[in-house]
Amino acid sequence: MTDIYDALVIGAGMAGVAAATKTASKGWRVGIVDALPYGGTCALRGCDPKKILRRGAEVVDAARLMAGKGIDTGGLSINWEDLMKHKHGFTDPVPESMEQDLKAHGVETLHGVATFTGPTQVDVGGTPYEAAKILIATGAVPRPLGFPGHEHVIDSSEFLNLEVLPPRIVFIGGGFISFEFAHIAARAGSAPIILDRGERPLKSFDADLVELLINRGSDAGVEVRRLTSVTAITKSSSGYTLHTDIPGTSDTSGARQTLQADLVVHGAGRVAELSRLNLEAGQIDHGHHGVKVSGHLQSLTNPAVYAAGDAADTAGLPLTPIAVIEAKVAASNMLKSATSVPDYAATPTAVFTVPELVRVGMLEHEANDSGLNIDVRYTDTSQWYSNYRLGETAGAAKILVDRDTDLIVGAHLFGHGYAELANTISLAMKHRLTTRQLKSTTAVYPSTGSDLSSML
Ligand SMILES: Cc1cc2nc3c(=O)[nH]c(=O)nc-3n(C[C@H](O)[C@H](O)[C@H](O)COP(=O)(O)OP(=O)(O)OC[C@H]3O[C@@H](n4cnc5c(N)ncnc54)[C@H](O)[C@@H]3O)c2cc1C
Ligand SMILES: NC(=O)c1ccc[n+]([C@@H]2O[C@H](COP(=O)([O-])OP(=O)(O)OC[C@H]3O[C@@H](n4cnc5c(N)ncnc54)[C@H](O)[C@@H]3O)[C@@H](O)[C@H]2O)c1
Repeated sequence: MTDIYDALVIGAGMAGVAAATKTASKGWRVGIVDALPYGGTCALRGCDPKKILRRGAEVVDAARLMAGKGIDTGGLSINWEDLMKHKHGFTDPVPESMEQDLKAHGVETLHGVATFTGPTQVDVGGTPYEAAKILIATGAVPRPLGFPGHEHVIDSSEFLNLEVLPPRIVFIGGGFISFEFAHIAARAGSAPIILDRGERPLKSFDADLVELLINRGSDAGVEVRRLTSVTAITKSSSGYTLHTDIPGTSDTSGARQTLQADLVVHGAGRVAELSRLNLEAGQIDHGHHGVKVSGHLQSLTNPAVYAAGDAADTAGLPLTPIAVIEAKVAASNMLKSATSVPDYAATPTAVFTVPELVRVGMLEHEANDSGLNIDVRYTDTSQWYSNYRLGETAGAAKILVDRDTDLIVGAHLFGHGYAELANTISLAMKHRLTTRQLKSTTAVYPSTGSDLSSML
């Protein structure tokens, strides 16, 4: 007999769990299904384990900055095996505790691959289910790489489970994943190289601050090669050979180069994971960026279906807080047959390198193109007390202020602890606090927060 739900949620990551809990708390009969152990990307294969490994890198980097300043770094190193155990101490209990929590909220938990068999019908491992509303929250997977030898490339999940970190690691793509992982690997004793096909890695971040990050990373052992596309990977007796193309310019002809690696890691972008859903049977329109939805997250072609998080084609970035916001809005709209839309304003985002690179709001060129009268407040913070104290010699802030309203429209920060500053700036932007109001707020001194006033 077919089980009938008020709502069936496909995917037990941040989006799916948030939506299932919310709809069940309103008395709906809710089922949730995942093909993998519960927890999704962020908790098991992304943000959280990544930042635990990054802690090892932070400690090593912090000690090295203090070498000759009272800290003896002789013998300092990361024990990768122990750091991994520390990570597993967090990740291993997640699936069980998450599933128990869902059950405690009255959600029925299912396991297996979900496949649509009709507009409101879903099959899980041969068992048919029917639901009045279905939320697709299936996340994203690494973008397929088309070149010969792509099967030798490991993905971010595999990197976060490596038992041994080899010396020569090449990252394909100059985005979030490659930079974060390369910064960890360098402090753990490897020699990482990031290859990006474009001229400018981390394109969605401030170009000036990205250059500072690349220079700081270089001092720590992270090499970045631009305009370099991988055309093939072959296995060799001592690891892998990467064949790359470097395009010519008006002055130079193109070049082909090879480089050797013990490990090649995918950091070339992610795409919505819709491959196993059989969306055609559900009459659900979709594209490369995910399930096509209206502003209120309802499928454009099947009114019973909603989508949220990395699997949804929305204006929201593929980030955890966005997945959660979208899931809550989708759940609320399903519950009330409403059409509220997610508020993406002033979403802060950080690349967790050491130190981190942060963005809130518009880039400088976007602010200029928008026709606003922008005051660009750039500060080199490298010599500030807060950096001196750490032995750090890199840091900067670029804050874009609308001269007419005194409101911040964009903020770009590179430095230790600046992700927390971005939270304050995001709050100010969302609630329309002027820089004058922000400067009149008293911060603990000395603290990273007390730097904000001077940055403004
Ligand atoms: C290495 C890495 C680091 C990251 N770091 C950060 C960070 O620091 N900060 C940040 O904000 N974001 C970060 N992100 C992005 C963040 O993890 C995602 O935006 C977020 O996890 C998306 O959540 P979601 O619920 O949409 O999808 P997911 O968490 O991916 O959950 C989707 C679930 O659906 C399941 N599924 C898929 N298809 C099916 C099917 N047909 N049937 C059943 N189940 C299915 C999957 O098994 C998965 O468990 C990172 C991502 C990666 C890869
Ligand atoms: N701290 C965080 O919030 C965080 C961390 C990791 C991942 N994420 C999320 O996961 C998503 C995916 O991360 P990502 O780092 O894989 O992608 P990304 O979109 O950040 O960067 C991909 C990069 O790879 C380059 N590229 C693509 N194909 C290439 C090729 N064949 N050869 C060389 N370069 C190539 C692109 O030009 C781009 O610079 C991010 O967009 C982000 O939303 C977030």
